[in-house]
Amino acid sequence: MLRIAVPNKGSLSETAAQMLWEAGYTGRRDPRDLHTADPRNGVEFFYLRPRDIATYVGSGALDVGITGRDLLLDSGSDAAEIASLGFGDSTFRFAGPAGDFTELAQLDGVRVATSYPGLVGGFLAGHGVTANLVKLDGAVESAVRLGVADAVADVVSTGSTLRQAGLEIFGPVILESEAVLIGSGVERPGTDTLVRRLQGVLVARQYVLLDYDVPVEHLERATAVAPGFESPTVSPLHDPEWVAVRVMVPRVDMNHVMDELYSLGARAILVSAIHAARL
Ligand SMILES: Nc1ncnc2c1ncn2[C@@H]1O[C@H](COP(=O)(O)OP(=O)(O)OP(=O)(O)O)[C@@H](O)[C@H]1O
Ligand SMILES: O=P(O)(O)OC[C@H]1O[C@H](OP(=O)(O)OP(=O)(O)O)[C@H](O)[C@@H]1O
Ligand SMILES: [Mg+2]
Repeated sequence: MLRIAVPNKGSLSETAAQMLWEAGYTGRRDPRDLHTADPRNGVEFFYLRPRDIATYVGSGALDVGITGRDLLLDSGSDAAEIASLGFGDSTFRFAGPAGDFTELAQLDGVRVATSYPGLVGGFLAGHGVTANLVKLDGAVESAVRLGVADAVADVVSTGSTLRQAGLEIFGPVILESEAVLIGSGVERPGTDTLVRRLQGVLVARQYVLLDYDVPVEHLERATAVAPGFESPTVSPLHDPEWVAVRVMVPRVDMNHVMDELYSLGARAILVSAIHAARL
């Protein structure tokens, strides 16, 4: 059985569980369960702290896992990214009291609070800066106000936590992070199926199916507007001057594409949701 690590708590846990469920796996029923088997799909789930998942996978104790790219890099584990999962996006940034810092070099000899010392230490070393890292478990934005650090390095999503603490972002982006599927490097049977299923969920979330009828003379221009994944499906209609076209379109572009197709002469433009996919 493929042994899969899943976040038990925190920002990534709910979406990770939802994605696995949409991919056809049976997850835990009780949110306090630490382990559950899904023999029908040949997998076992282990519910762990997202920060620890790279350690379990990197050591080979578990085969694959879902965690954040920032947590993977911070861990220094041998685990590697297999696929990105399209959620849990965040940016890792330096911040300090408004006006105090403008560039990275100013962190030399300064106290920087973070919960990600591996990630931040590696980044600073790569840029030739020697700061004194203050390791905290969370809520690092309070460290400056409370006097234990001069600056912080932390996850930024909306930026509202920083603003509330009177801090401003400065310096280069440390990392663009998102939820990722990681593996130990040794590919285990069943990993391919898991990856394809998760990618199917992403496609179903990110794309819609678009059907429309268009006069043959405008077909080339219409398929240029929405070229689809590989090539649009074109079917004859009873009227030989018209054809029916089916194509996948990114959900975010859907209305824009419908407007353009309509103005090209396409009619009966219909959008339907994709419930599952294997591409
Ligand atoms: N506000 C946020 N928005 C998006 N992603 C976030 C946010 N906070 C943390 N993450 C991502 O979630 C992962 C950290 O999850 P984790 O569960 O360890 O921390 P958490 O969500 O802060 O939970 P807690 O601090 O309660 O333990 C990282 O990959 C991080 O980039
Ligand atoms: O940019 P924002 O949208 O404000 O989000 C970023 C904040 O969210 C996370 O904190 P969390 O609530 O997980 O608390 P923690 O710092 O104790 O982990 C993260 O550590 C930042 O503090
Ligand atoms: Mg947190």
